[in-house]
Amino acid sequence: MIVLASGSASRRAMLKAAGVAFTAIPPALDERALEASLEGAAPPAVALALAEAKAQAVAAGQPDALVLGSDSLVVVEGQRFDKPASRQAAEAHLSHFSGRTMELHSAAALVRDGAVVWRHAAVARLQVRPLTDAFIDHYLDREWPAIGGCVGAFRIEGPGVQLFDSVDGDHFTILGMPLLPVLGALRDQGVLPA
Ligand SMILES: Nc1nc2c(ncn2[C@H]2C[C@H](O)[C@@H](COP(=O)(O)OP(=O)(O)OP(=O)(O)O)O2)c(=O)[nH]1
Repeated sequence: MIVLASGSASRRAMLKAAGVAFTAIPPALDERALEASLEGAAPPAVALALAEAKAQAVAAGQPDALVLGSDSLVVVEGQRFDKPASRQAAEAHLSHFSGRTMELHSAAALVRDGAVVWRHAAVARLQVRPLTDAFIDHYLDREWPAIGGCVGAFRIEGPGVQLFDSVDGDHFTILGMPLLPVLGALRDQGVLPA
């Protein structure tokens, strides 16, 4: 049985749409504390460590399952941004992103019997166009609080796409999980038909 160690609606939706049968169990994990312990690590390493920690946290209670953890983080000119905690935070993030290149790192890891059996990190680069205060205000009138659960303060499958001049990278990586490599790993693990 596959367990998705996540409370993310986006990750659940991706797996469901892909026809993967799974159970979702949100991880009880202090992500901020783990991130703090990784201060100075490169973004892919941070995302991988969080993905593994989420999977391990849930796997402890699911001895016979294959557990999938995932994590996404945004970096703009070396500065990391978590999900916006308020509309004001989202406004500040978007003002900062304006005219800059955003890196969105998404990682995933599989844990079986307490051991990490697979891990993968991917990055997408999104060119944020110059954003006026008026645009940001109008955008948040529509997208807050929905984007409160989204790192980068946008939903690419929704009006968030209006933030960008160009996007370079896999759509699923941006949605929050490198789905294609995950599906390959599930086939290799024998839990999806090859
Ligand atoms: N619908 C949607 N969600 C996005 C997009 N970009 C990022 N996200 C979401 C996916 C994840 O739920 C969230 C990334 O935050 P985290 O990696 O901390 O995951 P989260 O705390 O949501 O769930 P989890 O830690 O897996 O229980 O941002 C997007 O373009 N569309």
